[in-house]
Amino acid sequence: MTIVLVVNSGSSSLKYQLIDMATESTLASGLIERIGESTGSVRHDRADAREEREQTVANHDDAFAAMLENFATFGPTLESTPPAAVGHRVVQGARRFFDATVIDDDVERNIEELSPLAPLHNPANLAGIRGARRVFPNIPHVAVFDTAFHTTMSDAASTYALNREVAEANRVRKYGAHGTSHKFVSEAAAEFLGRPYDELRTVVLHIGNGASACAVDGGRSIDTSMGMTPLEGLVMGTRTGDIDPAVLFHLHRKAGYTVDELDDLLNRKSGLYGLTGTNDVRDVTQRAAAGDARAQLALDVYVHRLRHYLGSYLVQLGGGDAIVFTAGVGENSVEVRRRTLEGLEWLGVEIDAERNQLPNDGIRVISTDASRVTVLVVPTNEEIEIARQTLATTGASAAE
Ligand SMILES: Nc1ncnc2c1ncn2[C@@H]1O[C@H](COP(=O)(O)OP(=O)(O)O)[C@@H](O)[C@H]1O
Ligand SMILES: CC(=O)OP(=O)(O)O
Ligand SMILES: [Mg+2]
Repeated sequence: MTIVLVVNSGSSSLKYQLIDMATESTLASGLIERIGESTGSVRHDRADAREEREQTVANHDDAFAAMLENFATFGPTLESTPPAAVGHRVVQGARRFFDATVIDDDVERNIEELSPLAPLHNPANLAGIRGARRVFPNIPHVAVFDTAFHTTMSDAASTYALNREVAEANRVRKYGAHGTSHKFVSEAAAEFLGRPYDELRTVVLHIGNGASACAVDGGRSIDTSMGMTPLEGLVMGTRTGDIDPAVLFHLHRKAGYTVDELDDLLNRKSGLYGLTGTNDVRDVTQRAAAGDARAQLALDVYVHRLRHYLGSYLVQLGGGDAIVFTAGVGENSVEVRRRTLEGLEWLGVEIDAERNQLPNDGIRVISTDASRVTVLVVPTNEEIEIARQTLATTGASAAE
């Protein structure tokens, strides 16, 4: 049995999975949320039981300790099912890491060095890497980069029309994120449809708390909505997505905001949260249905931006074979999917109202049989993809 432990540290969460690679079955998984806030939550799942508790988790080091405690207390213990390798999600690899990479001190330093290009994510990823390397010093640790899938983007797609010298001196360009998910779901969609991956033109809408769109042309990312950092693009739970950069000058000059305050405002106090007071699409949808005008506007803005990118990417791809919805919102929100694709029959996109209501228990088609473009919901599983790449990178076999 070859076991891989996957650590996915987000900006305010830590997700983990212990996976038996022979069958790709999850032996245990967990989620530690609201890190750094006054009340956090800790969850640990095994096949037959769920443990859940409220617990204040001050930082990612404490979150990592909570994960170890969960394994020790609720099992399976990491002594009884020792991992052969640990796979780490790292958001920013820039133009330094094109593939999953075995972590040594030098790689760790490089990930740290790239932190300014993903300030909410790379430091959290590093805390997980350091914690895990301390606990498991004798097994390989592999970094799987969100940006790797997007390194196929052309210069036309990834260059900002910013002064060239300034951009080059500061490594300013579009790197994208969520690539592990975009790859996993676009590949799964091709397989499900029985079509060769290298022929399919797909627009993926990964809509979770963080959200991004991606145009996948024959298995290659040709454009994506996140930019130098995961702030650009779609409207997110707490992030603005696209905004006129002059808004920042204005807020600084007229209202005295400092750079750090602007960073906090755009990354943590905006998006759905900034528009309505909650970052959760379930709450926003309920409030909108009950007549709350702010929630209605927030959903309008949210969907407007999704359609903006969908249209753009269908043009970049020269037409689309498939549109894939994934992540928390994409997999669960019947309304966001319906509204995103409303009135697109002229484009060959025809959603089936009943199929759109099917429960989220696996990959499914939600377009009509007559729809020229096939619309699918594909549950993402970044952890499985990270585990696969981790194993491939270490050269170990799944059944050892
Ligand atoms: N049933 C649902 N209907 C609508 N939105 C949902 C539902 N369940 C979860 N979500 C949304 O999914 C989000 C979390 O998505 P997820 O992909 O787990 O995000 P992340 O990985 O960025 O933390 C929640 O904030 C919520 O907005
Ligand atoms: C890159 C990013 O935004 O990740 P997440 O959706 O996990 O916050
Ligand atoms: Mg996510």
